[in-house]
Amino acid sequence: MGVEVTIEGLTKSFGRQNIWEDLTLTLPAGEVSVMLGPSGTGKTVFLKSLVGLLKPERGRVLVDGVDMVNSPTKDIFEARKKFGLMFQDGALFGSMNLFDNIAFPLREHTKKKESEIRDIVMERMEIVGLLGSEGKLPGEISGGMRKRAGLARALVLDPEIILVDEPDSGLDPVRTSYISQLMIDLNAQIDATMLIVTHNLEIISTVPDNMGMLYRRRLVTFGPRELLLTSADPAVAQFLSGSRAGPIGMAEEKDAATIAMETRNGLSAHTNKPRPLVPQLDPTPGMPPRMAVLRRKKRVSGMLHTLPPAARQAIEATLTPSEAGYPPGAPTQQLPGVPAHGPAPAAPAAHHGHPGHPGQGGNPGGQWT
Ligand SMILES: Nc1ncnc2c1ncn2[C@@H]1O[C@H](COP(=O)(O)OP(=O)(O)OP(=O)(O)O)[C@@H](O)[C@H]1O
Repeated sequence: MGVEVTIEGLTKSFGRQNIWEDLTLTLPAGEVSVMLGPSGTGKTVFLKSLVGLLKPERGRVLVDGVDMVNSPTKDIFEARKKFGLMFQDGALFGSMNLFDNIAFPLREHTKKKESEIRDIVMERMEIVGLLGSEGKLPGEISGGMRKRAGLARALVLDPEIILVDEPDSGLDPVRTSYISQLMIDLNAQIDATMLIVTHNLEIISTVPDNMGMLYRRRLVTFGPRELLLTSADPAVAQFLSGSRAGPIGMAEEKDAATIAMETRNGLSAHTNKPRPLVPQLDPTPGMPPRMAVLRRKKRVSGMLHTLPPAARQAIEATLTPSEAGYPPGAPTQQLPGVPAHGPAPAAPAAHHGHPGHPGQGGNPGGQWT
């Protein structure tokens, strides 16, 4: 099973440009998480920081006891072997055929015999549906095939954590559906911890167990998928409805005068309604069941009372009363400073990073939205 990844107080700048600060969240072991955010909010920088390819100035990323930010280089290098990375374009070597591209990490990092390498490569190519294309060059195949080849290469070292950067970029809606299904099937087969960066609304609504969003150099929130999918936060609601109305502008956040003018012209963020929740994808028939689903049910049922009513109801609808641990509709726990029918409470600071706790965003306002 995959390992959990605990991120504490992570802050990254390039020179005077602060990309994000104080990111605190935990990727639950073996579950699929998605990180959203408008273009340029530093999602790729975040992925690279998790694996130690970029060095944040502050904070920690803990993977099996190794801090991927502050540990000695040799420890980071060793821990990096737990990760499989799939970058946007597959990052394949143009002069190597797919077999050699996918075999590359095995030849580079292990002493396996060629016969063993062949078995592993062919098995991973089968998982991503590329059997028969071993001899093709990256330039001879479609963008979707290149992505799947990049994914196969990310899988050859049996990663416990898989980071995937925009698996849908450049793909048509049909191929995106296949990629969505592939992510779920992959999780069912290898039970790895997965983090996907995407803007794609289909992937967002059908794939992840958990979701977070980066915006204005902060983590708006991170928690069960239902928390974001039902969120009334203006930036989250705008992003998930793909609307022009709201605080997110073309190149940057809008100022108050622009929002007021848009509202006068009928472009109001109040029209951004949460999209109807659709069921999460199941593994393809014949695949093993996804153990993450069972683990997550247990985890989220323990945090239901801390969630806003809409998120809680959406989760309850997927649980039996005994799984929920109390009758549906029981009152949300009221904590100091939180209105009875308002947003559910933020995480106590002491719980930073606990996988069973929803309070893993920067959530500077101190409330779930
Ligand atoms: N090595 C680097 N040196 C300097 N600035 C960088 C570097 N890498 C990224 N940046 C800057 O960090 C910011 C965030 O980039 P990043 O690619 O992480 O955004 P993103 O959220 O993944 O965007 P998109 O959704 O468009 O892919 C950008 O302004 C980018 O120019």
